[in-house]
Amino acid sequence: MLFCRFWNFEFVMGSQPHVLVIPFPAQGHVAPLMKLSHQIVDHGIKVTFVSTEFINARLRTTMPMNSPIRLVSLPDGLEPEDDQIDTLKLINSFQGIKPDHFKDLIEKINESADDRIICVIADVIVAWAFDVAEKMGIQSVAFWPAGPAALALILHIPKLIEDGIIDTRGTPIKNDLIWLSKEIPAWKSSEFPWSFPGESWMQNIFFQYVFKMNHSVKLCKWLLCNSFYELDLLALNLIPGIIPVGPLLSGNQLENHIGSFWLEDSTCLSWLDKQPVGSVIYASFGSTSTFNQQQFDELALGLELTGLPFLWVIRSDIANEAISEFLDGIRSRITDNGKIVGWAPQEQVLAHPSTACFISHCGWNSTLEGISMGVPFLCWPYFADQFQNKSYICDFWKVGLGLNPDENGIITRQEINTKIKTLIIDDGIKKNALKLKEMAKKSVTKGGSSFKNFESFIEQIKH
Ligand SMILES: O=c1ccn([C@@H]2O[C@H](COP(=O)(O)OP(=O)(O)O[C@H]3O[C@H](CO)[C@@H](O)[C@H](O)[C@H]3O)[C@@H](O)[C@H]2O)c(=O)[nH]1
Repeated sequence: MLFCRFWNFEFVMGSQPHVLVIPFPAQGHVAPLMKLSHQIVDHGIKVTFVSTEFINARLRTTMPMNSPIRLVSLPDGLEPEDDQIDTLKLINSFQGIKPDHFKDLIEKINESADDRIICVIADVIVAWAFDVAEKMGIQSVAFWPAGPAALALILHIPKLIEDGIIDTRGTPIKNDLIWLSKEIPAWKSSEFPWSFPGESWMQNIFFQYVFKMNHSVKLCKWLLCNSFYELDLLALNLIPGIIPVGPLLSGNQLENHIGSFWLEDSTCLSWLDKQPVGSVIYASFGSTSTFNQQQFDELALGLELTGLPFLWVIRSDIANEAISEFLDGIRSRITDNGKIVGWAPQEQVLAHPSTACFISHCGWNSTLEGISMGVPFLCWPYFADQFQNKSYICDFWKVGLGLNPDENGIITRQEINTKIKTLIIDDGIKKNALKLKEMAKKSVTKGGSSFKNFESFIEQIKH
């Protein structure tokens, strides 16, 4: 049977407008689309969130029972796993999804005249969703979860191939710096948004996805992104018709469990309450970054060297046996000075008065969340758009400092210690961070640029 999970779906009668939202199956993509979905629901529109079976199962474990978002899954052929999230498996399973299943889902919902889908909102990477919507005569909305500069470069791929800068697999042929505009940070050819250093299989898969985004952007009626004009007007200006509606934040929505794959350990909030104001180093590296043992050791020892309290997120899927043993050793030493959790309520941690700085991999969601809370960054990017986000943070917005790994990706404990100490006493960086925080807040407050964009978008899809 095609729709093995459709029985989970309640077809509620009523004349409420109804949209289907479909993310790419990765945490950094699901979370912002879930936040967007909540905002849409708040405007009286019904939202059905369509994900793979695996992601659907994860979301059901972390979302409250009374969530206004309906979850529906498409078959992905994966067995549910405990706490292990294998990114490659997720991406492969997504390639196995049949667009016909999505089409059948829409047809099934549309059987009820009062429940018809008014539009499909899809991650711009999910190219087939735009084909299906177009064939069915349904208007579509593309959503880009990362920074506008990365999207501008991706939409430039055909020209990069034509100019012989990259080959058709996305591999750089020339080592030039790419300037899409002289006013925004240049791209290094080793740091394109589809770059996964040392993991060419990942790069190949990802490049094929992003290459198809040019097609999606042509088919969609609206192109939304998680940014705001005041943050990055110059990059936004490079993308015709883009509508920034960010920063998308959980805010007060539903105890903040907005689209997490892991359960949040909220004990870190009471721990933060006990720390002095502006004293805590928060270290968190998103949903996919991994460490080797040496990187891990240096970070742990660097944090210890600072003598400052720290809160460190170590996901269960990166704590292998060797790391677990090391962690036990650290835990017994750090006692009250540090706390390690598997997954934190990140927005609340960043907003907490005790938090002084954020050691981050510079994923776009973490970048926007740190900016929205006015927290200075210590940047440790790993792959994809994170390098460019680091350039923005350190050189363009000047709200952080970068770490400099050696050729093996190792950052020494001494560098970590010194940079943290420099960062937390840098008044210029703190001032810039607070200025951006104010701008971010203004943009989503009544009358602000993203607020108006979102309201206008909602009005348009309703009519
Ligand atoms: O303990 C934690 C750690 C993270 N988060 C949340 O998880 C999300 C992580 O997103 P992001 O910071 O963007 O990191 P990734 O999960 O690594 O995101 C992927 O997707 C992003 C958007 O496309 C890209 O910018 C990144 O490079 C890519 O790795 C954020 O909303 C965080 O608030 C938590 O809630 N608790």
